[in-house]
Amino acid sequence: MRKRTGRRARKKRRKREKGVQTVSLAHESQFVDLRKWLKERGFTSQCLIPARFPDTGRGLMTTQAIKANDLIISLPEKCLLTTNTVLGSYMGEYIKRWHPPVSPLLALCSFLIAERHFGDESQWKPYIGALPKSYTCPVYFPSDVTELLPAGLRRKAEEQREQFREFYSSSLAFLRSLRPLFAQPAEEIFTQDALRWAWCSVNTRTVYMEHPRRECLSRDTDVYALAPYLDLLNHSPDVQVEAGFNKFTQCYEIRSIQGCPRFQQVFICYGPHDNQRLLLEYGFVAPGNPHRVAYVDPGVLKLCLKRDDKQLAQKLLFLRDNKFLENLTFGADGPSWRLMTALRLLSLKPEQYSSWKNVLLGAAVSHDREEWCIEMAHKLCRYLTEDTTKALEQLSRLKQGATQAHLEQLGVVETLRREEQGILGHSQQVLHSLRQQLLPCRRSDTPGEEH
Ligand SMILES: C[S@@+](CC[C@H](N)C(=O)[O-])C[C@H]1O[C@@H](n2cnc3c(N)ncnc32)[C@H](O)[C@@H]1O
Repeated sequence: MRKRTGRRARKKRRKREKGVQTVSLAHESQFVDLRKWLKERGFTSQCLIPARFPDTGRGLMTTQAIKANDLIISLPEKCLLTTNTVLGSYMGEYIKRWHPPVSPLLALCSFLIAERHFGDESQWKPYIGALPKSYTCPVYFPSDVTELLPAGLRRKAEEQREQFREFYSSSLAFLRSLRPLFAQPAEEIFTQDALRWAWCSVNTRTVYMEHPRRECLSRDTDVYALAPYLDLLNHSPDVQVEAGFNKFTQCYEIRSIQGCPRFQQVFICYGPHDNQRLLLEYGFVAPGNPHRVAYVDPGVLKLCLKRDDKQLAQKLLFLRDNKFLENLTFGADGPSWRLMTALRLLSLKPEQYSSWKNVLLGAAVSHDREEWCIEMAHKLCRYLTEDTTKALEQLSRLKQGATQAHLEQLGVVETLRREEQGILGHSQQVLHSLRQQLLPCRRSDTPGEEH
């Protein structure tokens, strides 16, 4: 095809490209204020600037090349917001007096909400002002978005909502005890929405930092630190960093293992998480994630199995007791070893049943059982593909007339479903070639046999 080179075409192309460019946010007042505030607390960063990236949204870009083993960022303790900060503040006395003791999580959430409420009067205003106003974690999803999630994740999302509801109702009495600190009724400040925002701020942005146990706080582990500016670093599964609080420098430090070229986004790694976990815990999905998988939920497995196997219930029980009903997946290489092993056990005929232990250890059964497993994996893959297609169709219907917040939530679910569609498509091809490899043997030595 001939390339269009006219003035209008060039202008159009530039406009199109502009939409997908990295934009520096360093001049925006929220970041100017944040950097000034951090400087007063001993932190300066010459080379990391906030920017909006076309693929990941807000993050940090380096203006100088970072070499392997260089420090990416070193944030003085004074800049960190931890339970020490809260206990040393106007809220400390209320926490120390309260019984049963408040959890470290609730202490941090209450402080964030109070500081947000104080607005211009807050010492933490520049930090609070730079926090997201809302999140795309499932606890924010309305039911029509939750319903579009794959079965297992939908259940976990519902559990997360329940866990949050429980957190809110069990926190109400303490939150109301903070009434003397405000001119307004505490109920109007510590609303369910405010707690959800604070809960997601802590869950998606804190770095790991151990604190000694204190009598005035509950026994829940206290490993949180909110780290202004540093918490603008996005996740990439492909990078390696060393992170932790350095007792000698009294700074929270992140060191790059591989380095990062100039004018690129600097990433850290939140952990070797698959996309469902990233969505559940952080509200995003990483396209091309090497840990991406599509899960086979036990409910889907049961649905696809034939009911005429009299030992099915017993086999499912064995699988459950040996923890083989969890983490059954299709991944970048096709069906996982665990999935195929579970299917091998399910494929056993009554006379082969005594070998179930060896099967769970990885032993092959017989040629015709292997064929049965591949057919069953195919069936599961087709079922999940259809489920994904239906969800994507429903998703595009919901997108029409959706609000901005709704669109963002749908966008995250769409990325997850599209990634899983890719995995399942590839798995179908892998299964097809496995089936082809078995065919010549089948013709020569195994008569066709149904379960
Ligand atoms: C520690 S914050 C990182 C900074 C964040 N992007 C911001 O604007 O404040 C973690 C959140 O950033 C987003 N995030 C992190 N890595 C991402 C990525 N690779 N792609 C898209 N969003 C990402 C998610 O919303 C996640 O909950």
